Amino acid sequence: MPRYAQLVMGPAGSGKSTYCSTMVQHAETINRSIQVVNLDPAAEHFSYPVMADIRELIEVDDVMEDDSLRFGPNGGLVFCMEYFANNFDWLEECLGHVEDDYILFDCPGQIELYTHLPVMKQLVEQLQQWEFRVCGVFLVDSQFMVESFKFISGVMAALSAMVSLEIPQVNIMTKMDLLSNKSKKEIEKYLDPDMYSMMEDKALTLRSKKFKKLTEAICGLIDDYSMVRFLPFDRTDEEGINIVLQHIDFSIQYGEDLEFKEPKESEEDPLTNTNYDEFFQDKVED
Ligand SMILES: Nc1nc2c(ncn2[C@@H]2O[C@H](COP(=O)(O)OP(=O)(O)OP(=O)(O)O)[C@@H](O)[C@H]2O)c(=O)[nH]1
Ligand SMILES: [Mg+2]
Repeated sequence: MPRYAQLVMGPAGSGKSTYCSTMVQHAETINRSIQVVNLDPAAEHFSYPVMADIRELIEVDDVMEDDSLRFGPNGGLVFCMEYFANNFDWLEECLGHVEDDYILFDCPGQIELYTHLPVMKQLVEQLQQWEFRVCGVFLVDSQFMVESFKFISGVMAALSAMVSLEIPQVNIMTKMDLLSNKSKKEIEKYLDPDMYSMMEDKALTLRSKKFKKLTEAICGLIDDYSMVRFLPFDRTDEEGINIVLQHIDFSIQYGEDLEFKEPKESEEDPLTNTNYDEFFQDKVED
């Protein structure tokens, strides 16, 4: 039986830890169990109960204070994550082997972890070996996305994580509750973006020809592959949170096995079908 994981990623301050605690609370209200692992070695506060905390393995402050290493905060974080990648047995011990577990991994905010360092990819591969179905959840702060150019840079960050991790990914715009009504309207068009029309809107305002060409090329690429779209996330809206959770569950087929166990309504008289073992076996293998 598989286990399920969400890798909660995104730039610093995009709302990853808040997303995790919101999901834990939401799970309680719908009678489900979701647990969280903190993977940020520099985390100071989060308001969810942790199943495991990377700071028990290694902490950024200790690395920075070490005279032989002398790292700053970012180099220190990379060091910690590489140390973590060499010590996955620590994580294995913390996670145990409980079937059907559903775990959120609250990741650090340094974007280079998802774009060109191998650590997160190694983590994904390790989780898959432990029979986790992993979904990437990439968060971007909606406040930075009310203009096309900022939006494109958010899209590119999400896309590079998606391409480098090679797992299903759900992209989310966080902090929707902070937007004014005008900004909410503005942002609606970005949720299911038709990149070409957006490009036309803004084309006249661009001064540099080269910049315009580059923007056109990027928009064209993203539109052609229709790979990036965003779901809104407002932590005060239970219904919206549920929709986000459903999208993620669907991408990792959570609940599929539960549904498969339901007896099907057969047109045949059930009493004539005496080989019940074969009947249920077929359903599981479908
Ligand atoms: N109003 C509102 N505030 C939010 C929301 N999500 C996050 N915040 C606030 O944004 C700030 C950063 O949120 P965090 O959840 O710590 O962000 P993070 O991505 O975990 O940050 P790092 O771990 O430092 O990268 C906090 O002050 C949160 O209270 C939201 O949906 N609505
Ligand atoms: Mg955090």
